[in-house]
Amino acid sequence: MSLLDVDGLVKDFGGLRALDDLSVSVDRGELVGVMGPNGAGKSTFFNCVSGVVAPDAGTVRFDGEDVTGDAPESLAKTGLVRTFQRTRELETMTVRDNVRLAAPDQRGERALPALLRTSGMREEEQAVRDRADELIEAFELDHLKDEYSGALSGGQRKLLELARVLMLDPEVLLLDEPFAGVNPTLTNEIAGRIADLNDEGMTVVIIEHELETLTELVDRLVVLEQGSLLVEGEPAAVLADERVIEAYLGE
Ligand SMILES: Nc1ncnc2c1ncn2[C@@H]1O[C@H](COP(=O)(O)OP(=O)(O)OP(=O)(O)O)[C@@H](O)[C@H]1O
Repeated sequence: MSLLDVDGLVKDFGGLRALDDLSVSVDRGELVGVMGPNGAGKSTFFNCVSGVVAPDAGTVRFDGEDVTGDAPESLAKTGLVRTFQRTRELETMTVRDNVRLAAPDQRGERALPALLRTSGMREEEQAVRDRADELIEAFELDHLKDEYSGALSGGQRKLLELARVLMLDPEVLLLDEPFAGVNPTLTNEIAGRIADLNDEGMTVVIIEHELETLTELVDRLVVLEQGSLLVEGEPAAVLADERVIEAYLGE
């Protein structure tokens, strides 16, 4: 059984069908790339899978459970986590606080005055701080940890976004254009981090326009066109496929 199973998704925006009977499955441990011309439905696919918009028809199954239309926060708690094309950190907060704040806070305990917190709560808070520091170091953001996030470059923001979503301990990570606006050096670094996460067992699905990096990174490519699956398979074969070449030429 696939870890993520999307079946017959349909999404209409007014008279426009953004997803048209789209079915895609992702196995546990896979690293999958999603490509397709502008407007093919890639973001809408992520939005429907991650609960940002509800599909008009079709189902999303995660680890065997029907999670169609579940809210993003509830999906994140079960291990399905996504990033957005535009990163969502708070610009007037430091890098370190942004990473710490991304941790799930199920009991709302941070609202309690320090004196009322139990030792268990304080231990949890320490664990969050330790994990945040670990991720900041792993993503080589250590020298920037006290900077306001608004001062970071596009690539550094993408690294910060990755560190933030990893605080949620995802089982499946959906990455929306992780290399957009990122210089070649940081692109390689981010690609390396994604490969490491996948080597450690995380299932990763990436939407990306930067096809050179994408095809080197992934095990399988899924190509969308006009809201439907056009072709999927091993990267080199997909890129050589006449239907894919035609879809991109017609863009
Ligand atoms: N909220 C919305 N309201 C109206 N139309 C929308 C909305 N979101 C997406 N669309 C339309 O649905 C179609 C698919 O859009 P989507 O953003 O999913 O494509 P995409 O493959 O991600 O494109 P791009 O590569 O340009 O980001 C497009 O025609 C788009 O204009």
